[in-house]
Parts: sequence; structure tokens; C-alpha cells
Amino acid sequence: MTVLTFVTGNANKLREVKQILSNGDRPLEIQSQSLDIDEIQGTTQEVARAKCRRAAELINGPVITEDTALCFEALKGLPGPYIKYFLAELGHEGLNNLLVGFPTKNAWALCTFAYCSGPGSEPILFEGRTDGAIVPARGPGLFGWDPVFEPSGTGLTYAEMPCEQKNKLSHRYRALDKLRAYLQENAP
Ligand SMILES: O=c1nc[nH]c2c1ncn2[C@H]1C[C@H](O)[C@@H](COP(=O)(O)OP(=O)(O)OP(=O)(O)O)O1
Ligand SMILES: [Mg+2]
Repeated sequence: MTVLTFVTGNANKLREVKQILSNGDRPLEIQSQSLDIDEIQGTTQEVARAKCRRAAELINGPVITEDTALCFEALKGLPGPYIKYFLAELGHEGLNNLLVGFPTKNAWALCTFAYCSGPGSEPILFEGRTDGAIVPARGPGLFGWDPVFEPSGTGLTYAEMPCEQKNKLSHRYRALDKLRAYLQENAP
């Protein structure tokens, strides 16, 4: 079996991906490479495709990459793929403050996995979405914006949930489930 390389600079993503994939009836083997690849501006799909193409060139083989966006309904989907920079500059409180004066705090987390079979091949995308709301931070601040995102119907932020619970309803779980199904049908 070909081992897939997951290219990411984010150790928390890698930990969750390994946890989620180890739970299936047919576990998928991945190895990881920590590379911080430049990200273009554009839609989440354009950003995801460009990063995955570049990763396949650098690794010179089959790769998966992942892009996570956090989209605010009141801001027509922004910050979206630029959430990393918004979070770094504004923090949890600043993300909440962006929505002061807007009636809706609704948001969705969008995960886009991209699979590229090698340099020069067109990446294939797998999207997973979880709806929720932006709330004042609750729970441990171990991973990104987890403390300020409360998935609908749970009453808990991602940060307050045990990881097993997050991994059953998360944007990342939903996208990985599609990727896993694809790879089982089209084993490299
Ligand atoms: O489940 C999550 N829960 C909370 N925060 C999260 C999650 N997933 C990504 N995040 C954060 C990390 C980064 O601040 C931004 C996504 O940016 P993004 O470019 O996709 O990630 P990254 O640069 O850290 O790693 P990579 O090398 O795979 O691009 O949202
Ligand atoms: Mg990144």
C-alpha cells in the first residue's frame, strides 16, 4: 500500500487526523511532513488546490493537505480561509468584537482536504462543514479558535468537548470521512 504524506505545519491538525483515521474499520496509514507552504488569496477551494499542488511538487509523490476556514454569516463568510491571520492579530476577544452590532453570531467551520496523486496532477477536494456560533471564549485554549466556536445543538465549545466528541462532529471529521471513502474506492 502506498503511504500518503500529510503535509501540514500544524501539530494539532495532525493529532486530530490521526485520531479520526485510527477509528475506522479500515485504518488509513499516513505519514507527515511539516512544511509551511505559502497560501494564496482566493476562495477556500482555490487556496486548497494551490497548496496541495505545491506540496505534491515538494514531496514528489502523493500528498494530502488540509485548509480550515472559519466563516461568519454576518460577514458573508469572512474571515474564511484568512482566519489564521485574524486569530493571530485579534485573539478570541477580537473575533467576538468583529460581530458586535450584528444580529447574528452564526458561523460555520469549513475543512477542505485536498488529495494530489503526484506533481502535475490536479488535486481533488473533500469538504466538511460544521455549523455553529461565535461565543465568548470557554474552555482550554489548546487549539486555535476552539474556545470561541460552539457547534449548534451541543451547548459546548469545541474546546470544552472531550476530543472524542469533537472528532465525531467536527468539520475535519466530515471532510476526512469523504476522503477516506474516496481512497477506499480508488486505492493508490
Ligand atoms: O479544528 C480547529 N479548531 C480550532 N482552530 C483550528 C482548527 N483547525 C484549524 N485551526 C486554526 C489553525 C489556523 O490558525 C487556522 C487555519 O489555517 P490553516 O492554514 O488551515 O492551518 P495552518 O497554517 O495552521 O496549518 P497548515 O500548515 O496545514 O496550513 O485555523
Ligand atoms: Mg496554513
